[in-house]
Amino acid sequence: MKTLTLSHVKKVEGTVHLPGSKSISNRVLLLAALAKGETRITNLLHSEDVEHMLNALNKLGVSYQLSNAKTECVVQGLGGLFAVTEPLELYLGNAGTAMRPLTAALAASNVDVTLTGEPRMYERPIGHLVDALAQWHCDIDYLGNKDYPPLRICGKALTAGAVKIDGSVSSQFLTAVLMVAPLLNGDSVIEIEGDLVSKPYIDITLALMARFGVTVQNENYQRFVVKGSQQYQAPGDFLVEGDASSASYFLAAAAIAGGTIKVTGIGKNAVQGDIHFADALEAMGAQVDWGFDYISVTRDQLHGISRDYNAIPDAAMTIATAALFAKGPTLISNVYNWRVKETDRLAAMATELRKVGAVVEEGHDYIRIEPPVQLQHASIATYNDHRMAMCFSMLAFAKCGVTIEDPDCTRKTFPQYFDVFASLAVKNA
Ligand SMILES: O=C(O)C1=C[C@@H](OP(=O)(O)O)[C@@H](O)[C@H](O)C1
Ligand SMILES: C=C(OP(=O)(O)O)C(=O)O
Repeated sequence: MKTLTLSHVKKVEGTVHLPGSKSISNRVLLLAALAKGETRITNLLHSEDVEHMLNALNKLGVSYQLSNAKTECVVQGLGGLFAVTEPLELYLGNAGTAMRPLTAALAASNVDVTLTGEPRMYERPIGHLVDALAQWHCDIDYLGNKDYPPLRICGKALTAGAVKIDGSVSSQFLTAVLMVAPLLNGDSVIEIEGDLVSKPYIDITLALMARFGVTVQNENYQRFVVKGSQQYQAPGDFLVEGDASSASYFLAAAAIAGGTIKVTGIGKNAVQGDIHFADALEAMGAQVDWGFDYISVTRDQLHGISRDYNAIPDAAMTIATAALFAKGPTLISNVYNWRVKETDRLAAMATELRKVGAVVEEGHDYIRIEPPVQLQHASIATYNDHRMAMCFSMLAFAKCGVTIEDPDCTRKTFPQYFDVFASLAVKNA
């Protein structure tokens, strides 16, 4: 297995032009495919998750043209749902942002499609979404275990109307239902059961739907009213914001090591909830500066804090390794759904943090981290989880350095991560 050893970096400095947001890239591609007209996308993320969406759209008959190292894409919209006569298999890897929204869109389309993915995708639940679509009379079969992919979808015109959806495990299920609802032949009222997790991702969904001309009535994230028989309208040019989750590693790097790092492509008005990672870093003691198109962080003494991170589950993982450099304990709470992402992230994080000497308490939905007096070198398992690899790169700021196993797993959202990370180290500091 390939490994990457990072030796001690004393200081970082520089500006990172962030690659496009994964969440926005995959949403805009799907909406552009369904819309009437041409969408010209810039700063599209070029990574494995986006490749899965692009390949799926290609097989579904959507025509698009990629350029500029696949960061620009001109999509010719279908002006409605998909229609393909022969049966198809679409392989979606471990991309939740492809699997969930495509499931809903295909259930309402004239297609016979099997959705497959990596083994881990078959352990990530999708039952809440299928149960919601069943209330619109979809035809979806589980080909493996009940409530999990792979799925066979015999798409057809769905019967719009009232639908209840469990929001307690993933917001992606609600995102999927919201995105297809306007294209059904009738109005829908979507009601949330259980506490809705990862709420800011619903804001991204609603903001993008609005860019494509569709507004949704959001009643306090409990009830959503969507008019049916609508058509998405291509917005023309569309610039993808920088990826706020990817920004977290660079902002944390500045907070931990000496120096200042500025990330560009996101700023105070960004639509992604993960920009609020910077608020958490500030609460830990870092100095944060916000502009319209940048966030910059400068080091200061960090101290541990206790917070509910339900709204920013992805960026919260970065807090777990920043905690190793803070004074006192850090508590990351209300993150049960870490357990159903690329790996069981609560278990994986606890195991690997202990390897470097931290005292860790792992609960059902929380993790508490006490930094050791002295960090120790370890070979960090990454569980085919891009964020495990990127989070543990922070150990480069400890004297002992760190070894990252399978560093290429960052390809899911950030193939060039370790090159960008290396470019920020100040030589001879
Ligand atoms: O909608 C999205 O783009 C995402 C929603 C979040 O998932 P959950 O809603 O399952 O927490 C997040 O973890 C994922 O990386 C991207
Ligand atoms: C949970 C993640 O991915 P997905 O979109 O596959 O859910 C993630 O990127 O951290």
